[in-house]
Amino acid sequence: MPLHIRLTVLGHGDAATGVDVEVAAPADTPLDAVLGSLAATVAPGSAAPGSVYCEDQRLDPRQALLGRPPLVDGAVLAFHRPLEGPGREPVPATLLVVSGPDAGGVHLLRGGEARIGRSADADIPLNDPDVSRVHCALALAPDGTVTVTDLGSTNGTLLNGAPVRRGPQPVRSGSLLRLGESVLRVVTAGAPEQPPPAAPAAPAERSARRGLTGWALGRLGGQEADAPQGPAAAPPRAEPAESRWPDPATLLLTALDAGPRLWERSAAHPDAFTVRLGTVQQAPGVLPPVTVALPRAGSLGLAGPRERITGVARSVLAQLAGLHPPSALQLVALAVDRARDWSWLGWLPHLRPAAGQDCRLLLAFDPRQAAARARELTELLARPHPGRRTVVLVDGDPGDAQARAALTRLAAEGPAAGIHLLVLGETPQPGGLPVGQTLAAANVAAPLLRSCGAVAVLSGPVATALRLTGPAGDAGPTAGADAVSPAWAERFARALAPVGEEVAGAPPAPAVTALPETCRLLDALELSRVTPTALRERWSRHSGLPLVLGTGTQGPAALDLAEARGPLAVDGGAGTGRTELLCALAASLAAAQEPDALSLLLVEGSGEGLRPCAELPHVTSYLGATDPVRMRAFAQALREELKRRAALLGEVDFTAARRRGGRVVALRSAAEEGAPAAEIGALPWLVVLVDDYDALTSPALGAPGRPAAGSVVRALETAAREGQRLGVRLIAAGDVPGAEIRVALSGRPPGRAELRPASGAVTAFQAGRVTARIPRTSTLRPTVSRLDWARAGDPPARRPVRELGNGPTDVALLASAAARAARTDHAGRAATATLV
Ligand SMILES: Nc1ncnc2c1ncn2[C@@H]1O[C@H](COP(=O)(O)OP(=O)(O)OP(=O)(O)O)[C@@H](O)[C@H]1O
Repeated sequence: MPLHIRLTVLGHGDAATGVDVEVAAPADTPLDAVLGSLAATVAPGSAAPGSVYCEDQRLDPRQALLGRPPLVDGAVLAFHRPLEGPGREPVPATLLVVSGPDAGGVHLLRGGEARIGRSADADIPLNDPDVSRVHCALALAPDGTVTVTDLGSTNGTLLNGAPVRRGPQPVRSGSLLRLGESVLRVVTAGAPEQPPPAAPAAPAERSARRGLTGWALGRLGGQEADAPQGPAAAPPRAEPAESRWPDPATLLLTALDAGPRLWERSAAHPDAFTVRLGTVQQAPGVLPPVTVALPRAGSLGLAGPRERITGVARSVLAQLAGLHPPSALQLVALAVDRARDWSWLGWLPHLRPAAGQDCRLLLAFDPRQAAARARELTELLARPHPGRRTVVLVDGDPGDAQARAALTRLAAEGPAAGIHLLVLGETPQPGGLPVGQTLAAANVAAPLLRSCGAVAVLSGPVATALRLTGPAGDAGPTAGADAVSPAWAERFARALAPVGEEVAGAPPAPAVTALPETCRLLDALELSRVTPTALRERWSRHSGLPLVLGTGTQGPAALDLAEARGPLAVDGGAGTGRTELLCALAASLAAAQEPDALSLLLVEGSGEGLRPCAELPHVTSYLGATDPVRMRAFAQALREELKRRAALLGEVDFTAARRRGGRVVALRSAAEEGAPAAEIGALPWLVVLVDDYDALTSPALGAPGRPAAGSVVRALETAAREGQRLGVRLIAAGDVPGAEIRVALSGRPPGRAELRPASGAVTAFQAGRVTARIPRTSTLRPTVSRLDWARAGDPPARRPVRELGNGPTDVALLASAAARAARTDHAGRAATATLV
């Protein structure tokens, strides 16, 4: 399968205007192969650059492979000169902004004095309205001691609750500094109770902000907010309540280092889906967090001026994404015309459509996308994902009446199905309103707030004070809200973009990707070049009946038909791809077992759709629905075959016997431990494929096979009922009785389907094709395209697949290779008897 990675390329000239691109290429393509296209995409007409860097590391384009570190999803490439990196030396001290309106900053102190203040000229700028332009200074002495001095600030500086005077005061590791509404924690590497910084790190100097963050600030048009730096020091040891809900700075470090806390919360975790909104300044040195448990609250609202509520929403979404794996959390954003504020979410793996949604990312920045997301969420109400919750950001009106109605329904019924809304209620004033008035104004702007079990209201003179209201909110004192900047969010989300679930200790799973628009079955089978040798190798490997149906979001969609306890039914309307899927299933089975070990019977209810598979050497009978005499003979032969099997096997279950007894020979004594094996004859698996069953049960008036269709149906019913134990399986398009596994084709695009086993999770997949003549090279050429975040919620671009009018189909290639493989395999062995 080709690999898709998203990169940001900083080209010539102004490094602040990077271009996000998507590269599709076969795995392990060297950067060299796409460098020219990358340059031309960033600046039309320009050639491949002489030197290329990934952040501060120079790359050799012939050696650096796409998809391998550092060229992973979310990486930033710079042409001609490196981006300034964090440096490699250990850092003596770190300053973490752990709470407040501009939280999340991680500043690495290397020595000398660092001035903190609201001014853009401060060494550590803090976007907090209650902080003075130049507020206080931290000094790091050569012996590692840290001191703080207040520089005449209006609101003063508190060190562990006590006012800091003008003269320098020593700061012990772990101390909390309070400036305005911001709380900062100082961590020194030398302090015995602190773990050493994990390095590499950057100095807290203005020049350091020319790195990714400086660039990110420029492109986001954000204020000169606090600049997160990293990867960096280990987080400080905190109070239990604080560490239970990590502060934004600790969260950023966790994401940058893929630390042990990353994705620590599955659905069963006691703190799953509980988010921290801010902290209460209580006793000196203690910061009790204010939290909301989404499962209890249902939905969460944020009310207040836009700048403040978007900052808190970023912090809430980052916590959810940092602590919960994509297998436990799906994120969706409905923010019409607000791509600029929320496109950073697109880097998070939690927004990839893992349940077959027809879009590139679960984002909605226009009314059409909002309508599509609302439809998908409404469908989820009826069929919730077991063990996975969905959090939906709702920012503004969706711009579509049906989407509006769907959101109202989701607010009421969603929580019971694991769907929680995060509703932004924007008030017009920049602040200064009391809690009640802020809430009233927000309710007018966002009526959905009324359905939220908890609403965090940001009020006070500069709207940094947070109060929880609503039945499920932890009623408590006014807290300082935790908000993070757009640059912080961008850095955080990029750090998670390439992370696979196994990093966090979960069972290994390939990265979740969107479903492709088409899938070549032979690629999904890893038989891109189908040769007799490759087939013989596969045949020797398999014992059951492994079926590969196509490509899912996490690799091939597959099941073992040997394990199935009833027929497999393929449902879908005309033209959805049922016949093609049956052909793919026949091909998939033929690739799994040699003809001696598996017989396929193809039965047409109407038409001749299965004919391309008749060439497979496994096919012992191909029955059209036009000749009553042949149809009756077939029904009779199938019934007799069932009887023969029952007589041969006696009490023995075919499945168990075959597992013990090799490829084609069943053993009477299979169930008896240690008993001598008794050979009872050649008995291959028998799989009957029917297209379609409904046309046989109610044949069209005047259909030539009509008089005999009933006898075929009765024989098939017997096979479905009694064949199970006898090594007989039935696969049919249509409503076959007793179906245990269902495949539902939606047909949008053709071959798009869901696998629905009787028990277990539903898997969305794109069915594999075998009868088309697809130029195989078309999937192998690397392509580079500009990423337009506003369009990320659209269905993936469907390039019409050019089908060549000549040349063999994949099923023909497979049939020819299988025939040659069987012939070679057979030298010296008796030919198999034709069963039916
Ligand atoms: N897996 C697939 N990938 C891409 N295209 C497909 C796929 N399956 C089917 N198609 C396209 O859809 C068309 C209809 O497919 P198919 O004949 O299998 O549908 P059907 O459900 O059997 O419909 P009908 O019963 O009307 O024949 C095919 O001609 C093919 O172009």
